Amino acid sequence: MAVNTDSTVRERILVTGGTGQVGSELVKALALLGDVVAPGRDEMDLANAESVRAVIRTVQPRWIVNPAAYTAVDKAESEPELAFAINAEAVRTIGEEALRISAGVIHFSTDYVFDGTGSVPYIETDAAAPVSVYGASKLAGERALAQSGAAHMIFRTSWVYGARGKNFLLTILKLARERETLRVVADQHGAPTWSRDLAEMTAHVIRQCEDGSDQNRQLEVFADRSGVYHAAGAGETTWYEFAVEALRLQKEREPGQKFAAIEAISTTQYPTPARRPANSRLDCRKLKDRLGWQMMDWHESLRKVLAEIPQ
Ligand SMILES: NC(=O)C1=CN([C@@H]2O[C@H](COP(=O)(O)OP(=O)(O)OC[C@H]3O[C@@H](n4cnc5c(N)ncnc54)[C@H](OP(=O)(O)O)[C@@H]3O)[C@@H](O)[C@H]2O)C=CC1
Ligand SMILES: Cc1cn([C@H]2C[C@H](O)[C@@H](COP(=O)(O)OP(=O)(O)O[C@H]3O[C@@H](C)C(=O)[C@@H](O)[C@H]3O)O2)c(=O)[nH]c1=O
Ligand SMILES: [Mg+2]
Repeated sequence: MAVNTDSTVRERILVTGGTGQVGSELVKALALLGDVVAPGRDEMDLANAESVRAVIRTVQPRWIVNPAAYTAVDKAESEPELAFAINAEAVRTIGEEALRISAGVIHFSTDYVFDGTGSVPYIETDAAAPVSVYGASKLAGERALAQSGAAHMIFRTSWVYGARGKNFLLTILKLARERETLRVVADQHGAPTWSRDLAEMTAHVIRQCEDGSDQNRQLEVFADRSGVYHAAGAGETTWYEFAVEALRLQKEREPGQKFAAIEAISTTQYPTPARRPANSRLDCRKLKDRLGWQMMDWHESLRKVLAEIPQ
């Protein structure tokens, strides 16, 4: 195989889960930085370690960005093996393969690694203690990646949403047109995070490592910054307040439309198979201080996201 030694050659960036909320934004945001390769589930099944290995060996990327995950929080309670295969074992394989080829890994994790006790935002070194299968599988993925020895960054985020995909905002907007009342939990505290903000943050981080460095130095810079970072929307709210604010703004956009009234309820009044943390707040100061990225306030992202949703 001919090896191109031209230093201006565009590096390959492997993005998993390109059909997902964060993945689809990453495919767009990272296209400016390199040749994005985004295999679908049919080409790279994360539940199958061999297919993950094979794709990485073929693509030989400089960066592996892994937003793919098993994200069905309630369903994971009855499918723990599959959740762990995708959220933990695949991440281990990605780490092992990245180490072999000196690729940097950017991975995403969740507020659900915490048990949600306390009422102050969690910092990266706080003890993780997941209360759901999903949270446990994501924590196992974090640990497997750290143990792999690959240069990596893990961005723990929360309550991801955007104008497309499956998320709380789109669910509420839909249900609010169909029903008279909606009941929404008001005792889980956290911050909605825009999928695009995460993608732009990722592009910023890669660009920062690439700026002015040759290829070997890039990975060194990245490796020096290896570790866990909290990356959630700025500010805080509850699911209830988020729903109320979303509908308030949507009413301004659609004055004639009737929307459901929203009733605040407690978590105990909304039984689900998986437990969810009451405190999902993530302190994002490390991201700002070490990587120079300030996440967007959720009020601002909400306005921008609503403006992108076709009426
Ligand atoms: N959504 C949220 O609220 C939050 C998400 N996170 C984390 O952020 C990251 C991005 O989440 P988000 O974008 O919302 O996730 P989505 O659920 O929107 O997307 C998940 C992606 O993973 C892919 N995927 C799932 N299983 C497999 C598999 N076996 N093989 C290949 N691909 C697979 C899906 O592909 P397909 O389209 O084929 O199903 C899809 O592209 C994840 O790591 C998640 O854990 C963290 C906090 C909050
Ligand atoms: C639709 C609906 C949800 N809820 C509650 C359930 C839950 O506590 C909360 C949010 O609902 P969701 O189904 O979006 O919750 P969930 O799927 O748990 O969202 C989580 O997804 C994973 C992937 C993460 O990593 C987390 O950060 C978080 O975003 O709102 C209501 O109270 N009323 C409603 O009508
Ligand atoms: Mg969900």
